[in-house]
Amino acid sequence: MSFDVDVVARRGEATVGARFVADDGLTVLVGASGAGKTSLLDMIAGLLRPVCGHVRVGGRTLFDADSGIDVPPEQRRAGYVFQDARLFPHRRVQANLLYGARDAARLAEVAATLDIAPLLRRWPRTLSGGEARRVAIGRALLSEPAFLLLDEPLSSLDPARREEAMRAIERVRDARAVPILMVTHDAAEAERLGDRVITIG
Ligand SMILES: Nc1ncnc2c1ncn2[C@@H]1O[C@H](COP(=O)(O)OP(=O)(O)OP(=O)(O)O)[C@@H](O)[C@H]1O
Repeated sequence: MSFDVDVVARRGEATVGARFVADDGLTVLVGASGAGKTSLLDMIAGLLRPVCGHVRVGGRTLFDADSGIDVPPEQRRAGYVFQDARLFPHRRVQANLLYGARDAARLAEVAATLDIAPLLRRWPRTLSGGEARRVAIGRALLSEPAFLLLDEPLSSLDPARREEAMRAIERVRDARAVPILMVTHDAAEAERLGDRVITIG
């Protein structure tokens, strides 16, 4: 089982949470705006502490309220791609990709998979939204994560960029190297990319 999650957290006035198990491949998470999708990714990454429950990924317990386990975020090895790409503006694309990389020798391979090889010398501010997202996914992959969390990686892209980004995610998915949890609002995207769809809220 790749993801085994059963969590609840409080966010201001709201209580958010989810319970699901998911196998390898790409699991899509859908739910209304405010349902708690980002909060759920934050709990899996270790950025938001659940009030109860557990988080297990690939058989490893990352959080368990009953036994007091709470692995710190940097030891969870999540490749988290946030809604905004959050590249370092003062580093070129290549330096962004290599930030936190565990195996720099994989740079060319990852850049080819995501079709970003021509962008390596560019500054983040010169990238389109789709290019920046692909670089953010590449940076996450080069950190050799145990799992990938993608928060709406395709939102607000025009159709051409969306198609490019979708193909890049398909290639990562089909390589089967890491389980992926991806949030989307788009039913067609969920259908095309997801091995399964989980609805929360
Ligand atoms: N820092 C915060 N303080 C208080 N409430 C918060 C905070 N962050 C989120 N919330 C609330 O928690 C709930 C879940 O938010 P979250 O961002 O996880 O939802 P979401 O499903 O990802 O939404 P969207 O699809 O709009 O991105 C919402 O009701 C939101 O208003």
